[in-house]
Amino acid sequence: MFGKLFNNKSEKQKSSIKHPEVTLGQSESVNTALSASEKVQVIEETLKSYQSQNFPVGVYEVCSDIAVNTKKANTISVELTLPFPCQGEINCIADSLTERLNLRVNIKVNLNINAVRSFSLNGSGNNIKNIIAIASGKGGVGKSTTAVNIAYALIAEGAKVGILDADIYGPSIPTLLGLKAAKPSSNDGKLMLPIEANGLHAMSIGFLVDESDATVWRGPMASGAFSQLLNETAWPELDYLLIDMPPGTGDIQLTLAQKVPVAAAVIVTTPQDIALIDAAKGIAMFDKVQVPVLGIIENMSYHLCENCGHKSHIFGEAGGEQMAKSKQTQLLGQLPLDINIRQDADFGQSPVLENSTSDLACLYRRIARNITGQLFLQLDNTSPLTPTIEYNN
Ligand SMILES: Nc1ncnc2c1ncn2[C@@H]1O[C@H](COP(=O)(O)OP(=O)(O)OP(=O)(O)O)[C@@H](O)[C@H]1O
Repeated sequence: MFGKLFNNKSEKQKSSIKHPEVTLGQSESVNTALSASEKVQVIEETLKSYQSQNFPVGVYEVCSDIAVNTKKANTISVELTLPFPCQGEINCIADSLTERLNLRVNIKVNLNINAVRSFSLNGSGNNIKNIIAIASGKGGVGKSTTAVNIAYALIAEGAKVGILDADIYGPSIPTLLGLKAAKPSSNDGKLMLPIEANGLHAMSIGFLVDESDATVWRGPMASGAFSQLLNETAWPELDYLLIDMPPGTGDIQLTLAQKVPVAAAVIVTTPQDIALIDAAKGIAMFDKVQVPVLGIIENMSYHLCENCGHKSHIFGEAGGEQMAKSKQTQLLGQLPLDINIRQDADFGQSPVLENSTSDLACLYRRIARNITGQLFLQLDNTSPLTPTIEYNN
């Protein structure tokens, strides 16, 4: 069944895909007329026919394992192994199956995430599978806030995540994590342990030196400090390390994009013309160093009036969407200008931590899935859509 979908892969890659196995439990009587095997068939067909931005060829085609347990009356438990975090989206499929079959369907996603790019870092850098740069051409568009919320959203979707603050001159990650006074320790006197905040592993120059000390550093010193942070941190096993890039597209940004084995980049912008011009420069910078851009996040896209629900496009409308089209990249999502996002950021909180199923959390979680889904679809050699890619280092 995989033949037609994997026809752009080598035989070796094809054979590394495990054929899904459907393990059936005892068939029990349940409160519908369907037999257990008919229910399993409905589940299988739904997983095959479901399509979305991240599952353009269905869920079934990218599963490496499926196990269905029908032993319990009134509940079917399904376990899937998928190549990118997507529990939130799969929960929606489970809800629609629950309605259709008239009994509870739970689907648990196990992750088998690949590194899309091979690289070697010092220390425990090799524990990191994929490094994703979160960048913006212009400062103040909400890049750091978005990066932190996406990191928490990825954790809510089931991934192991770290964040590295590359803004040596103006580190904001310690504030956004509510850990301004935290200081990293070391077990071996060589590598620093990252600071952990609600399951997120973080490192920032802000944990090590006073802000006023770092602001006087010159370019090479700043990029040297960044390399040290990346290489001399005892990173635990991470599926994704997000790098909060410094704003702009100057020499420092270019050096970072070149020096760090970044798998891909994401551009954060507001819909305002001035931010979009700089976002285009950001895309051009990553093109120059052959780092694929997965897409654009439009932050502060609109404001919803709390009283009447009117949507106003304070910074202009659909600029990010048009830019994504003109640059032939994806619009990964749109986020509102929302007082809760600002307040949470100021207090080291996140809408995703407060309530992982709130409207705001769902927006961040959808963007997180889109980022990692696109990373898989565009760059993972086991994906049915990825052409063979080569990095020229
Ligand atoms: N969607 C949003 N709604 C409301 N406020 C937001 C939103 N996104 C970010 N902010 C606020 O905007 C300000 C700038 O955000 P942030 O520091 O994340 O921007 P930045 O692009 O990383 O800036 P710089 O690159 O200059 O450090 C902060 O006060 C933050 O709380």
